[in-house]
Amino acid sequence: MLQPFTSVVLLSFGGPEAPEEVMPFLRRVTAGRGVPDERLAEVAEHYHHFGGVSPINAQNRALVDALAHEFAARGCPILVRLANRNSEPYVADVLADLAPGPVLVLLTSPFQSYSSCRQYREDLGLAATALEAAGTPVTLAKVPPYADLPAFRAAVTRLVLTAVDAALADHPQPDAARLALVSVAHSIPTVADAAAGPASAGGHAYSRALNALASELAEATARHTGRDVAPDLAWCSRSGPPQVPWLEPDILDRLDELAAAGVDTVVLAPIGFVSDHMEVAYDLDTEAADRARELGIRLVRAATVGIDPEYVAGLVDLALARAASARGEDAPLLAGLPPAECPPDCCRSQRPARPAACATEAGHVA
Ligand SMILES: CC1=C(CCC(=O)O)c2cc3nc(cc4[nH]c(cc5[nH]c(cc1n2)c(C)c5CCC(=O)O)c(CCC(=O)O)c4C)C(CCC(=O)O)=C3C
Ligand SMILES: [Fe+2]
Repeated sequence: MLQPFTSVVLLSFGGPEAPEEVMPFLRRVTAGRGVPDERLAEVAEHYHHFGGVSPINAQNRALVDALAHEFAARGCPILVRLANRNSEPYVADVLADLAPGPVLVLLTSPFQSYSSCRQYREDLGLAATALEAAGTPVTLAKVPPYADLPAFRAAVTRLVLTAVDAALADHPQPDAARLALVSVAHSIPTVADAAAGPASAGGHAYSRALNALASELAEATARHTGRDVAPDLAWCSRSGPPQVPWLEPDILDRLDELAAAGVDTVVLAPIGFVSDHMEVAYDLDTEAADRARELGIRLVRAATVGIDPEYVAGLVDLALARAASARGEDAPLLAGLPPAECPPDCCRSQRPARPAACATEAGHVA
């Protein structure tokens, strides 16, 4: 059962679903962020390439339905709603509907960093503060970062091995294939990675978790194929001014290097993305696919976890465990994960600190 929670919110980034929504969405995402106009125009083109529609919202609506079904199938039906930071339904409106809660929040990123965790908590904090001021406070809790959730890792691994099988089956001489497995995640500024996770843990929680998963996938692929498969992690979707260092190598540069080293078959594992976003549709399936074609590389992208049943069941287990811990009961599943509430120094950004929800002490909002 999900007691004490009265609803579950899937909190995501949001995206445009019509051409006229593209620029307002991009302005909202980058407000006060110094992203150059040329970069905005370039990113707008990625969206217009797909009729102004990002796949992200439809994917999240499908996940909301899948979660609601799974909760009901476990005998604990509960209201599950989508909320977004940067497009409708906006998080402030959704929380206003669900107040006083308590509301259990599930972020659509399993990884710790400012952009993938704290920024979401800040937007929750802003909404909660406004509701408090209006005399209709809401109580919030969230599930912990879930990169180490066994069901997530198992689902990712299975989808990668499926792609590996497909790539080799497509090779004219599978035994002669020069195969590489490249895991890919969204790049972030190196200073943001240095500040990722609790400061007491030394930072770099983002790149560490992604490197660990990439290594595990390389091992699984080696076992599955009987080949040597090196751990390999590249990054995509870099933005911001060129003089600011971001995590590297970029996936396009990595493909160049692999081609030069004689690799002819690449499986891309989009491990930084839990569903198909514009980054996956454009940066990987369009740009990286074009580059691979130019280089004569056979490229197969593994599916994102999306609404994979094992993954959905894992998220439901995680929510049930979080509810048990909120009731003061044992929740063994949480033992292998970071705390659900973040310390005040978690994922600090260089921007002025904003109060963030789901924090342990100072900075506590709800
Ligand atoms: C780590 C990370 C995730 C993964 C975690 C998560 O899933 O949240 C993520 C997700 C997403 N990022 C997205 C879109 C954008 N991100 C931008 C900009 C940035 N992202 C950053 C990082 C991340 N971003 C950073 C450090 C910036 C620059 C500074 C800033 O502005 O904070 C910009 C501005 C233009 C540009 O500079 O590219 C856009 C349009 C979409 C929606 C896609 C769709 O519509 O399908 C999604 C899911
Ligand atoms: Fe982003």
